[in-house]
Amino acid sequence: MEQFNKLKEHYEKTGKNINMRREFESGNGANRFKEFSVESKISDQVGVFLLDYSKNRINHETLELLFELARASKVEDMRNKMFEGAKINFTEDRAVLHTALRNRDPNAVIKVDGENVIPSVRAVLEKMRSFTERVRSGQWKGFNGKKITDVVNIGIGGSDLGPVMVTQALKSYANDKEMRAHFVSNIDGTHLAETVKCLNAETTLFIVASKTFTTQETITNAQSARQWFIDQLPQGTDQKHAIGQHFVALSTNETEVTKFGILKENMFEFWDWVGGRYSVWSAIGLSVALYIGMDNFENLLEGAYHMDKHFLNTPLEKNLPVILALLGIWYNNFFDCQTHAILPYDQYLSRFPAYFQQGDMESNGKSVQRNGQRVSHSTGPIIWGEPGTNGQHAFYQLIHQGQKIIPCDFIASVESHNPLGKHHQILLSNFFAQTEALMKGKNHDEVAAELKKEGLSEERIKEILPHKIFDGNRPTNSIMMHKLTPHSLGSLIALYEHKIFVQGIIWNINSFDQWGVELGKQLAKSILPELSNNSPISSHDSSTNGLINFYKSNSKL
Ligand SMILES: O=P(O)(O)OC[C@H]1O[C@H](O)[C@H](O)[C@@H](O)[C@@H]1O
Repeated sequence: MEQFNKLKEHYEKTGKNINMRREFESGNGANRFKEFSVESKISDQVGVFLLDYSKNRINHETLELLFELARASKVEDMRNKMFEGAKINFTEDRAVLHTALRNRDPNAVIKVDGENVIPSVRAVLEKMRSFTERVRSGQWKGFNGKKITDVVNIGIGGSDLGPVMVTQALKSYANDKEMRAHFVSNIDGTHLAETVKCLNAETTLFIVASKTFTTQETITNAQSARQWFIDQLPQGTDQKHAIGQHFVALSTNETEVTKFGILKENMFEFWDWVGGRYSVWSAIGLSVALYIGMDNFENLLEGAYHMDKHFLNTPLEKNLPVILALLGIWYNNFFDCQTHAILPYDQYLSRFPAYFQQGDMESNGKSVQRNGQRVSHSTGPIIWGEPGTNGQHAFYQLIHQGQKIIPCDFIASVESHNPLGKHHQILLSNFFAQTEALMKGKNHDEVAAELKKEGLSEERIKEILPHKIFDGNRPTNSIMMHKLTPHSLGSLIALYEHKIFVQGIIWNINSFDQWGVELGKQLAKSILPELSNNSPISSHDSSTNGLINFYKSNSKL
């Protein structure tokens, strides 16, 4: 594409030589923050989001060319198509309508195959509300009349990561004395065994969350959970009735749900146009609603809705997801950066990077263009991260002085739910200091002066000086919001979802399928029966045979 070539030229001529510190110290440096930041009021309830992207290796020309690229890639057109319900996930012949799940417009009409999906979306939300209220108030009772105090969500991938991340993020809106949320995802029996260890069957509700209801891990975990539950029942208990009180399902597959033994009325429905990694807004959010209440869950939806409106209605130059996407492309495709770190300075957001590992890597980890040809450019980055300040004491060394450029997003709130004396100011001082340090670095002369001041000998200075130099010029975005609330979290998640969308459009890939997870699943299915006895096998390559035969000859099969 012509715009890619223009950017390449700009990168070679100017871009790769941009030094941020020089830019900040130049005549126009004082304006740099103003020119390269956006303060956007998302809504009254969400408040303002500040995106400071001035600590990036960009100038005005870079941005102009990047916005040109977005326009030429028809980002706006594709965005509108997604919101309208066009089947942009063409490899699965599906619409992509997680935005319909959180649409709060009372008059909204969004059609898939000629049918307005909004009434069914709202009916499920109503069902979730009524169920949530009954469970939380104690009106819904366990098999022997006790109130539910623990919910266990059994799911994996998109049917796990969203609820895990959001319940963690909004913990301050929950009351753990009344209701606790647990999550079982791994097929490793340890996950279920360790979770149920301290649970009481009388007061535990299991939520089996699976879009397809055929996922091996989830169905096996759910079967074992049901067995555990049955084993706890006092003799003479009506099992069917007890299971009805303690097992509900979140799925698109009614046939499989009822086959499992969950009553139809205990199934919360969603639809094939909700991608797994975008499903926290659907019935998949039931564990969230049970934990923090339906009002808070709907506030999360509303927050996302307001970010959707921002994405839809704001010119590209001020559009937060678009800006984040374009900066990502700048590093991914021109600086050849392989990874991108998400670093929330907020303990509540500790699972946010893991959540967007699936959100981003399952969406944009693709090598084939929409027209079926292989891509010739790099696509989705490796996403990783941990909350600050923990990361600072672990992997920031490499971000500061390693040989790789790692673009980072720093995320923080002005106000903390738990200010505890000076904790929040200390946290924020680190948040501010890190991006400054990464941008500025510390040059030869600065290190030399420091060491001299410490009174070190010339010889010692010579020896250690090179190790203490920071090159700087390491790119970061800073995202600040007022406080982490259901509203602002909803907006923050939607911000990243739309960033991923924009990048996928520019890379011309389908961000909404996930064929890459299938091959491993297929092979595991064919290996499973081979593990049932200890006779050696030879049906695979020598490595796989060797591994399987090692297991067989050493296990008690
Ligand atoms: O919700 P389920 O149908 O059980 O799917 C759970 C997960 O499994 C699959 O392997 C996909 O890669 C994920 O996108 C999905 O979220």
